[in-house]
Amino acid sequence: MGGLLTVKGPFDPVNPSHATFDLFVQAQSCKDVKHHFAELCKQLDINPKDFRSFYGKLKERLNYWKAKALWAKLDKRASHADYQQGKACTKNKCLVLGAGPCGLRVAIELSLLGAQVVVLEKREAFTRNNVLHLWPYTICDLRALGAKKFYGKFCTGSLDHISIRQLQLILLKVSLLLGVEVHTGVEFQGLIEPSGDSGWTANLQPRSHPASAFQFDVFISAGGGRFVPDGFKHKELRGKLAIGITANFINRNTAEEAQVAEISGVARIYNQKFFQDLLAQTGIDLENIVYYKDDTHYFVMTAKKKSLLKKGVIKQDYSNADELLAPVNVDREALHSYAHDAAHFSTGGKLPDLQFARSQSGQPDVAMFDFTCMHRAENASFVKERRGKKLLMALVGDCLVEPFWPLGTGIARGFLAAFDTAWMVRSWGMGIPHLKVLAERESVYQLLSQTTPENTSKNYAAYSIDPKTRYQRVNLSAIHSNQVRNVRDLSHSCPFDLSVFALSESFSGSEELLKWCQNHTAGYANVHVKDFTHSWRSGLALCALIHHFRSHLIDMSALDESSAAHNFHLAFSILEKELGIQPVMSAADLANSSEIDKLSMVLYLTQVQKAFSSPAKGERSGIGYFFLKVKKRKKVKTEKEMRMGDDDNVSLGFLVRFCLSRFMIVVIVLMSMIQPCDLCPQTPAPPVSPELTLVPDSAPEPEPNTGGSMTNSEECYFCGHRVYVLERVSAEGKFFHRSCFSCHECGITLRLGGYAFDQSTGE
Ligand SMILES: NC(=O)C1=CN([C@@H]2O[C@H](COP(=O)(O)OP(=O)(O)OC[C@H]3O[C@@H](n4cnc5c(N)ncnc54)[C@H](OP(=O)(O)O)[C@@H]3O)[C@@H](O)[C@H]2O)C=CC1
Repeated sequence: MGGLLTVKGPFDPVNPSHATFDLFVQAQSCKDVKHHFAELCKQLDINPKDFRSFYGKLKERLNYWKAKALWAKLDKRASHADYQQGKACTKNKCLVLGAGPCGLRVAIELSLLGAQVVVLEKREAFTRNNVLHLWPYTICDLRALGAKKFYGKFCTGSLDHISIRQLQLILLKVSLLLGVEVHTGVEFQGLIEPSGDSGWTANLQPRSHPASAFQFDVFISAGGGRFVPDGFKHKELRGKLAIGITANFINRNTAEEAQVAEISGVARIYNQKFFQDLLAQTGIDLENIVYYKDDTHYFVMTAKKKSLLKKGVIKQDYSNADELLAPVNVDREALHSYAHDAAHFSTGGKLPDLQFARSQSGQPDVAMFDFTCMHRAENASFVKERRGKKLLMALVGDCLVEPFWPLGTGIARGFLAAFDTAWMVRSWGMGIPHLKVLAERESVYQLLSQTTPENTSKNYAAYSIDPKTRYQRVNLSAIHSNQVRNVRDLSHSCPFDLSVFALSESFSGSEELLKWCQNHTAGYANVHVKDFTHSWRSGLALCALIHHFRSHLIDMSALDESSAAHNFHLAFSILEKELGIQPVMSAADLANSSEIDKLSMVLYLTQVQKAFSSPAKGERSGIGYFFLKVKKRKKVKTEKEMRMGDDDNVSLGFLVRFCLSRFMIVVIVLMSMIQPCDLCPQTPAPPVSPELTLVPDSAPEPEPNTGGSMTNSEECYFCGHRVYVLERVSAEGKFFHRSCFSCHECGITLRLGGYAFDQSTGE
């Protein structure tokens, strides 16, 4: 218990661990934080790797009033019911990539849930001077973690910003105190799949790093905007050319400097005169500028290309932003002058001696970057499974949604995503089936890009990892389990999963289908078919198609563009009744989903096209029929139609492969051995029924007496809800949702070949 008592002065006995704690709290570099932390652990004789009891022992052994004030804060946070007294995730091991603010923030939450958490950071030092704007809730959140104890100046008065470096230091200290293992100077280079007895591990640089041996079941990437792990795809949102410049000047903290007013965001449209004067006096032409005072004087501005060219900052004009801003095309000296003069002008020349702060590389801390394109991940979560070992993956921070700096969304949305991710890991730790976990995470993710300080809850004190405490209107089941099949990769355990196919295949050759839709919907009011997603949102386009071919079945004048659910319902019912085409998803889901799934839509419209192009009404349709037709057509396909790789196109080639792959399921499944559920070893599967047969849903529909009539196929054998074509799997003549086909004992989703059927109970 405790260290030796030393005497500093006659009335000032100091426990060395108290002094070390003070040094730890005040440390201003990553290296010092780690050094004093290690020292503290040594003095108190606590092993920091003993993450489960580390914080408890620390509290017990460091009987110091300053520390106690911090414990009170951390205890308050830890006592929240969401964490279940730190037992919600005791079985989970989490690897977090990146010790930026978002990586560290999520690591803190995971440790409060009781998980073992390891953070990897390739940088050795925290050197980023840039200053981040904080939304009110983030200030509240950081205060509750003791930010002010670590950084006295934290958001004093009306200040609502902090440098990245200071923020990282605060979060690093909290992380360490809670038992998170943080390794700096180590680069994550990829995941290593389980083999033998080993679970998921990471390929690190340096290779011999001890964290290489860490086996985990949760992997969180918080590696910043440029890092996108396998399994995730980014969408690009392209705006008009926007060139940002950041500049940091030394803050000597003089009284004179303190007097200079910050600029929390001046946009051209709000202060025309300021920008006109700036242009007239300096030749600098900006769209907006922000100035924050923190460890440095930090300026960030959007500059117009023309003025950068005129001032010689950009040497040569290119239409491609990468070429335009390539280092060889930028005159650094001219850039420094440009940033300096803009800072000087916008502060009325009141900052006396503007000298650049130094960046990590020792250069003046000035950067010019292009934010014409913003990236956003298509999905926030992903599940991989290899050799029966599942890995939950998630993105947080800039690698999930790139922020738009003028709005200060970086930390605000970064932390929201960190909390949402922790909530997902909590569900994972509590054994909720993975499709449900993914569906809930993706439901919440839909809201992230729309969040503002105004539309999120104002009850900041009540914020927790539970999304309902933060988002005003959140529907945790906005996305259904069957819509997230494409965010998992169970290829080794479930080689026939449609999702794997959908994920790995780009489809091509759908121009023909699109043209067909356009031709037959042209001229209908409020119908403009341009793609397979947005154009179908209102349901009117589908109704128009029906009307074109069977005008007696639908009254277009009675339809309202805003009643999407009604329009889809009507169209689906007619197409099903008249042409036997089963809907791929429910009308309500389609109307409410923020994004229509292209693959489902193409599959559906292809059937519609076939049916309407058929000579006789009522001719067999559906996938089985379609399979035959496609096979015939395949012979006359041109090379162009077979082309792969154009993401905007879906081809018959794809559909042929799709059908063939589903057909192969029958063959391979019949050949495969019946295996027990991997994750349920304590309950060996009873002998398999010799009558076992698996019916592929892509094969021709079974005859009425074989147990799989059209009517039966519409209801899931297990849950009783409707099964749509794309989610349908069948065995023993029963149709069911893939996700409902779960182990009786442990609830894990079963392989098609990994079950036993009890004829007597029907289970
Ligand atoms: N210039 C600016 O103003 C910047 C601002 N931000 C802001 O910071 C906030 C938080 O961002 P956050 O999402 O946490 O991301 P950050 O960029 O702050 O942190 C990610 C960290 O992960 C490191 N990293 C990347 N790849 C690997 C790897 N393979 N192995 C180990 N470490 C790796 C990065 O190093 P490295 O950076 O060397 O790749 C970086 O230190 C946001 O608000 C964002 O807008 C973030 C970056 C720059």
